[in-house]
Amino acid sequence: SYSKRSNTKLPLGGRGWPIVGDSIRWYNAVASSNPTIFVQQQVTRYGKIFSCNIFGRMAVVSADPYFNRFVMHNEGKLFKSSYPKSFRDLVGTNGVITAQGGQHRQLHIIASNMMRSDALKTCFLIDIQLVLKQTFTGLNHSHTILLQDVCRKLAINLMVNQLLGVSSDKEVSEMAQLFSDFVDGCLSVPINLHGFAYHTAMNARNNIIRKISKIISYTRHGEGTSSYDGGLVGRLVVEGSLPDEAVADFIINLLFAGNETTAKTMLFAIYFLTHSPLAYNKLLEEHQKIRNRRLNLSGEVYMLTWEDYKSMSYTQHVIDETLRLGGIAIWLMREAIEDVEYQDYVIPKGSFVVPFLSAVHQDENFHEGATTFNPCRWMDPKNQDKKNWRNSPFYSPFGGGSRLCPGAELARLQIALFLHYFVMSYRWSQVKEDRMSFFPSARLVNGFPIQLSKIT
Ligand code: HEM
Repeated sequence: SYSKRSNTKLPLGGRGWPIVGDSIRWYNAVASSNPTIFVQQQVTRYGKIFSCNIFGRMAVVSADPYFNRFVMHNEGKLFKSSYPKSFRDLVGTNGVITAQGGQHRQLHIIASNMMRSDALKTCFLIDIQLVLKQTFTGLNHSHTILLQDVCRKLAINLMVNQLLGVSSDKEVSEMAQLFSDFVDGCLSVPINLHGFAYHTAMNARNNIIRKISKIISYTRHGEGTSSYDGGLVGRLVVEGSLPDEAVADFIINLLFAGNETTAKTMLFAIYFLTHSPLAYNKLLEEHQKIRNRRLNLSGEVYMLTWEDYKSMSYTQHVIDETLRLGGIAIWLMREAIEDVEYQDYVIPKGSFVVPFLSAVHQDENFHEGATTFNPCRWMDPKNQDKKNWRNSPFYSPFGGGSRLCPGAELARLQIALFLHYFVMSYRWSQVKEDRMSFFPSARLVNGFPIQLSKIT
């Protein structure tokens, strides 16, 4: 092993195989349906905080809720977020994800303000529904569809609409293609040569920046046209919270952080519901009630209100349970800024530190019947403290501390509205077996082929 606790106090761990270390075992675990397996094995052997060797780096991985919280809450002091250079080049160095220190704090506050709940009520609630309705209208329900692709397209359309305020069809599909190329590149091998996804993504990045500059200049010169209302970019410019040259990176960061996460949570929610008729029926019942009430008040073509959203309590449990079990951000990536002492460990400066959130979410000691999809657990009085995803050490799908996801409330709103319109519009049946994988990002390996039938 790496160390004996009495000598260096490094968390215990194995070196893995020569040269590649534990990278292959790590890869096999994240590519499997159960990425926590590798972690659980190491935990049994070495304890909840253990060391290993991944990607050629000394890593400290943690399935310990308190250590995870310690790492998240000491962001910028003892730890900093750590991404490969290729990724930083792609998402930009002036965005909230890669920024550090004072610059990070400023960007994080702007992002949080942009997505506060009063903004959700006034700016996002109706727009999200318009995009949902439009995307569903285009669905072909005579053939099998891949729900994974639908959710992805939906999430991209939502982003184009909300970040850029673009509304003309041509413009939306052009931007959607650029966004899609960009997101693919973020999850690919970083080879910047023609024909590789990373290269295509770099080009997409440059084109997105050009578009954003155009929107900035429209907004600046008061040339709002029918095809732009400026979206978040417009609001940033009007409020003057950021210099123009920082707006593009800011937006591209939101795009990366918010796209796959939301799309995959929507997809996984439907996946889990498909396999859990009990939960599906309860969810359906909640949405039927809301819809009936809305129909009585507003007639056939209705829009859900903030009160409707606030009444979706079971839906919120479904979202929490989906995030617990299908955790999209399964781990965080940090680096120790200095030698860090924690209990009787010392984590050497420069170590890669990985709070493995989903290992905690799937730990039987904290979540009874941890492998079962059971939204009702969130109603249990003894789980009330865990429901607090901003602070609970046992349930933190949106991270915590100064990098707590600023888009969490927006994501929850989007997912809840998606579930409403999906379950109220369609019945579906799964056409082919499928399973989760978490590499290169969370997904269902067969794309979740389903047959839809419209509810009339
Ligand atoms: C279900 C959907 C989502 C999940 C599970 C999720 C999860 C997370 C997590 C775990 C972090 C912390 C990363 C870290 O500490 O290293 C994070 C950060 C972030 N998220 Fe989300 N997110 C979601 C949706 C969104 C959406 C819709 C947006 C915006 C449109 C967004 C924007 C961000 C940004 C900008 C950060 C970086 C914050 C910072 O570093 O200060 N996220 N998200």
